[in-house]
Amino acid sequence: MKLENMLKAVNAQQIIGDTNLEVNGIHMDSRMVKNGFMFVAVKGTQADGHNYISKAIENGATVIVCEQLPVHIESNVTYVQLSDTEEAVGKLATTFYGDPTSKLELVGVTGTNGKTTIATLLYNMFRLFGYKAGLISTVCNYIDGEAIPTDHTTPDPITLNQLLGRMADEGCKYVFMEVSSHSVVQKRISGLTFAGGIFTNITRDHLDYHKTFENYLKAKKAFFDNLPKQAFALTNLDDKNGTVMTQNTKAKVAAYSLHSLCDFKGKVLEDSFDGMLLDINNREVNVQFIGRFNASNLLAVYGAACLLGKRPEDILVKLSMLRPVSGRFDAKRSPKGYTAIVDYAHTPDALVNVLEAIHEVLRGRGQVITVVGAGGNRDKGKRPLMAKESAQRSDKVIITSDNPRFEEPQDIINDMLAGLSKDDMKKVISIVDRKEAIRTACMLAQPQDVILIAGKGHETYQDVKGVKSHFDDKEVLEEIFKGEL
Ligand SMILES: CC(=O)N[C@H]1[C@@H](OP(=O)(O)OP(=O)(O)OC[C@H]2O[C@@H](n3ccc(=O)[nH]c3=O)[C@H](O)[C@@H]2O)O[C@H](CO)[C@@H](O)[C@@H]1O[C@H](C)C(=O)N[C@@H](C)C(=O)N[C@H](CCC(=O)O)C(=O)O
Ligand SMILES: Nc1ncnc2c1ncn2[C@@H]1O[C@H](COP(=O)(O)OP(=O)(O)OP(=O)(O)O)[C@@H](O)[C@H]1O
Ligand SMILES: N[C@H](CCC[C@H](N)C(=O)O)C(=O)O
Ligand SMILES: [Mg+2]
Repeated sequence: MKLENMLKAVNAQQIIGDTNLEVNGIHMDSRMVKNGFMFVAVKGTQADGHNYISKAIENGATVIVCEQLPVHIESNVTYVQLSDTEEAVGKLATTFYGDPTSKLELVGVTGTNGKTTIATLLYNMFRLFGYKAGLISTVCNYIDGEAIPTDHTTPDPITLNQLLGRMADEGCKYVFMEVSSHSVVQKRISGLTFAGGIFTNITRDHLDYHKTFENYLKAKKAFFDNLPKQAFALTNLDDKNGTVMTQNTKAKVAAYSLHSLCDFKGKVLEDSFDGMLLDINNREVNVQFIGRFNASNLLAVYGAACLLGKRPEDILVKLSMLRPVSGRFDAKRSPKGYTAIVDYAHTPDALVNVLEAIHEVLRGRGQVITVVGAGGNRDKGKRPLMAKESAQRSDKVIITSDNPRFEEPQDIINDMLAGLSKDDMKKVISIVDRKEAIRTACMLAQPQDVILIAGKGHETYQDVKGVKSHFDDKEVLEEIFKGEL
């Protein structure tokens, strides 16, 4: 694409060099730059992209977009100076990849918990409706049926726009994506036009990054503040910040709730370990999901599908066909007769929700054994709370490792144990080795009991000191179940 056409997307303060040249690619990482590329220098949390301008030119960059011009100007390179490169990179990338969101309907989901679930269920539902669809999520990205592995919830702006560009080229009509708070602050979504935004809930998480809850809330809210007026903003009235989220948006506001009268009102009529019977806007539907929080997620899915123009009766048929997302309340019955649930709950709030959902269905007919750890190099404040909430809602707790990353596993466990009272401690043991911890839980479990294995859900690795070794909670369980036969 011609540079002069790309530059229409941004407000350049100064341009040095030729703008009538062909740009072959765009990147914000000098190491990924190839011949004829545009390199956008962005100030990050660890490094400053401006320090890599000469590296990018060595790798073939012919256009440099920056906030400060380097001292030495190369004669065969075009320099574009502007005030905010972090904001510009998304706009330039989306222009380069053919403005994909003008060709498809993009719906973003934000909130502390439930993003992957809602985005994935919408993607599955719209494929059931017969559309080509895309998904951008923590677990995996999909261009219709094609899986593209990911290591972010919301990818960097280059990867994101490249994906959206391919989705548009391959005829996807709808794309559902998770919008993490990091991606809003880092403007990874800059330049995209959303057809709708969905808010799930907000509780503490990521305070290592945002520092205060207010900043975290502002990050989520900024997503709604910036939605266009043609879009919908679907919020959860059951969250105490639900109305705050959409109070300054230009978009059409709609709401869902399990308690208050609103556009999309639901109620749990019956529940078991096989599923729930829900009432949604006075129509009954059987779903294959467990737990009130999933009833809330399904209401968001229902609401978004209505706002995208689908008929309520058709949506309910599809809703009843949907299955849980991998590693989200993934329940399996063991040969010994207990139930083991693998779930991605990795915040205090998610643990409360998932344990209460288990108790609602178990109704005291068995014990609950929880295996849980907390990630290293992430919000330390959540650790004691995760242990406390687990202990208060379980008969036994085994505290173990999640992804220790660059921390000592035992230090993380100690941070968790610090949240427990003397009484709580009586039902808690700690085992650093996660496999051993799961084995112990299975050995302790009696028929009718429920084991919750929390924190890693779909993950297929354990990250220890920067090395990701294969580890899969579900595989460990399968191996143990085989031994029980
Ligand atoms: C803290 C954080 O979010 N960091 C993200 C951020 O990186 P950064 O600002 O630290 O980048 P940096 O290392 O300071 O480098 C600055 C610039 O110099 C460039 N550079 C750097 C080195 C070099 O040799 N050449 C070069 O050009 C970099 O490409 C970058 O453009 O921008 C990068 C590109 O978008 C992200 O990949 C990176 O994610 C890191 C790896 C990360 O772990 N992020 C997590 C916390 C995250 O984003 N999580 C959220 C939410 C998860 C959830 O759902 O709960 C997510 O959306 O995944
Ligand atoms: N609506 C909800 N309210 C509270 N907890 C939920 C809700 N939906 C799911 N959970 C819990 O949170 C866990 C994570 O769910 P999910 O992966 O859908 O969230 P997410 O927002 O995508 O998380 P992440 O920020 O890690 O990407 C689930 O395993 C479940 O325990
Ligand atoms: N996207 C979240 C997931 C945490 C999952 C948990 N298994 C961990 O590694 O801490 C994060 O990066 O904080
Ligand atoms: Mg997610």
